[in-house]
Amino acid sequence: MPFQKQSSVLHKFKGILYSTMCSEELLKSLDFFNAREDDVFLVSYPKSGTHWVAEVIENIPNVSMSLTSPIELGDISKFEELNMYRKRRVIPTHLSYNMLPMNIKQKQCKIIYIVRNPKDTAVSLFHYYRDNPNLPGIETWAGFLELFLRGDVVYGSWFDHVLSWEEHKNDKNILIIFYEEMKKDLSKSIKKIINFLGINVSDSEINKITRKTSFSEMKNNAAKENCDPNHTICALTTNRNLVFRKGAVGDWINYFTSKQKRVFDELFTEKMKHSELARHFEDSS
Ligand SMILES: Nc1ncnc2c1ncn2[C@@H]1O[C@H](COP(=O)(O)OS(=O)(=O)O)[C@@H](OP(=O)(O)O)[C@H]1O
Repeated sequence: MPFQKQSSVLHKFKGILYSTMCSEELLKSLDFFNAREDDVFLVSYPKSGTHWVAEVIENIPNVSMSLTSPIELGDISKFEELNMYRKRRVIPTHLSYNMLPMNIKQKQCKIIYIVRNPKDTAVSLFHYYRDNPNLPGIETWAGFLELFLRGDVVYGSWFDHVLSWEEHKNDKNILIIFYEEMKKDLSKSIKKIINFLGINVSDSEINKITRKTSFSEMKNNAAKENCDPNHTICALTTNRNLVFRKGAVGDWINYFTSKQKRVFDELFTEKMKHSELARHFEDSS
């Protein structure tokens, strides 16, 4: 059923586009955010696998952690809501390093930064824009790709976002996880996450988490009518059926023309010329 798209659902703050869910008032007040030393932040550029890593953490047995709603969502009263959590908080956000509240940096909170091949990220975001009534209307893939390359999409340029985090890749409180590595060997990535969080989990439990966080399992759970409100996907999004689309590496090949690939690759080479993270995408791009 076609839906009516709203016309002005995005606004700019410090040169970056945000949806109205992430108000100017909230963005201005981020530096008053009160972090706890044991908070864990799940950070990513949109469509990079936030829900996936959140689900991994949610499935760690006997762990006293609660996934919260994203810090940049909604109005400032969300901060008060976050104060109510008693357990160790796991807080998702799509903010770039520069926009992250100072308090989180000062307290050296643990941060998991998830990165995904930018071509697949662009395709995933294209679908999200097209199907999400809370984002502006998009006519064509070609038109969207131009916006993506200019950084005229929510949370700005993929390149700037990733580079802002790459500068801190050696900080001991930051773990960088790649979507493609999760696809290749999920158990290995789960072990990395668990070690980073300082939690002991047996191999058989890791196998269980691996099974429960497969794409098909997560997609089927999200499609259920009566979604458990304590479940990751319900906590993170009201549009849960839009999140699980294909869950694949290399789907970009079905969208990019050879000219679009060349333009993309040229920009990638220029922007990422000093980036070590860029090497991780050689196999998938
Ligand atoms: N378990 C699992 N396995 C593989 N892939 C998965 C999984 N869970 C989520 N996904 C895919 O991640 C994409 C959504 O990313 P995010 O969760 O970061 O989206 S959001 O920005 O928070 O809305 C989106 O990618 P696309 O399918 O390419 O659109 C999801 O399908």
